[in-house]
Amino acid sequence: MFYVKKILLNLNIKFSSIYILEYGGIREVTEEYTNHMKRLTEKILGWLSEGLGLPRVALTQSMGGDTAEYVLRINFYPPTQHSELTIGAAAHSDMGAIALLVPSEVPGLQAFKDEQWYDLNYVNSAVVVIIGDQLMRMTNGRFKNVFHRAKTDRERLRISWPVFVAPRDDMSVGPLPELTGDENPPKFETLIYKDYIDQKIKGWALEDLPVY
Ligand SMILES: O=C(O)CCC(=O)C(=O)O
Ligand SMILES: [Fe+2]
Repeated sequence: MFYVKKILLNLNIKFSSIYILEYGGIREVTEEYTNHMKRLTEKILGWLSEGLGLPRVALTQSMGGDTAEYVLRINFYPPTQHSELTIGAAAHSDMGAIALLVPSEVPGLQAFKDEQWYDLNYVNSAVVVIIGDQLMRMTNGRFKNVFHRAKTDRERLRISWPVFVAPRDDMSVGPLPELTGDENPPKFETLIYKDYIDQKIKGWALEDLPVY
């Protein structure tokens, strides 16, 4: 377990420092970017809550309100000659609740639906919204997590900037009582978020360890 976490940490540090060296000013840019993403996340969670017939603040609050964690990851995919054989980010669903991603103009992100992979087209100024495991668990499956992966490009460097929103590690997360009942029993166990992460990582075989 520790070993896996260490690999993930090292990769993030390595890629982030390349970015800092190349572009500088990372703190200001990151803070501003994350602030915008936080506002947008709360708006989107508000719309999703209303779509479920819940008060606008329901999903944000179920994630701990202002204690929810926002993590910006910078994925750095160097060009690879044999891009068809090189996986950038292996197929996975995100562990947290929701992720917002400003897509790179270098294509590569794919989503799995109806037993096949679809390329996500780049749309200038669009934001990709990825439903993660916790939003699926909280809504008792009304919103589904999405399996996705990223390919590398043959010639161009690809960088992506997802912001992940997740409950605090010690929060209990499970189907909201408002969304369950006799007709609709809970489909997921309520778990402390950290225990959920540990369980999920333990289930990964080393050979299909996601590269992120
Ligand atoms: O690079 C991308 O487009 C997706 C990255 C991703 O799925 C992730 O970091 O969880
Ligand atoms: Fe992801």
